[in-house]
Amino acid sequence: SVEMATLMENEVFKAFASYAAIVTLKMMLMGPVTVYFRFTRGSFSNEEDVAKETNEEKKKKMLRAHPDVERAQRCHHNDLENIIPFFFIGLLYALSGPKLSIALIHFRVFTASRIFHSFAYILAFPQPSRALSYLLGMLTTFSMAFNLLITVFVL
Ligand SMILES: N[C@@H](CCC(=O)N[C@@H](CS)C(=O)NCC(=O)O)C(=O)O
Repeated sequence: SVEMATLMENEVFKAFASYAAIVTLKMMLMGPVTVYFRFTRGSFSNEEDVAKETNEEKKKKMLRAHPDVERAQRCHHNDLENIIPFFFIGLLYALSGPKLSIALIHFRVFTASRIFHSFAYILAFPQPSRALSYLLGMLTTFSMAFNLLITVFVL
């Protein structure tokens, strides 16, 4: 539509769309990462997933949880807790008319911190690396929320 095309001519909105797509795809990638660990570690969670295995003893082992699979799931879960809020706050912030340079700092810092967080989680970097990347992402979203609210606050 004309409105959508006009919005996509807005530099801040284009930047938001770009970084939002990157972090959403990064989050979606945690699914395939979990599948990779399921197959390489031989750890499944449903009876039908191991139906081909005829040896009952092996079947039982394949239905046991594996720490690497659970780690990938926690990483995916943490992305949901942080990237969904970034999407909603970031969208509203982008529409509130911020300066492009300031908006870009927010989008880039958030994206970099979440990419780092995934590496820190999956590869088990020593703490506080993961905690700090989580905190930085969180602060970025809070800063966008604060800027949004001081611009558009109506109760
Ligand atoms: N739901 C999170 C809330 C706090 C949080 O997100 N902490 C960061 C930095 S320590 C984290 O990576 N938590 C690990 C996780 O969510 O599995 C938790 O249970 O830890």
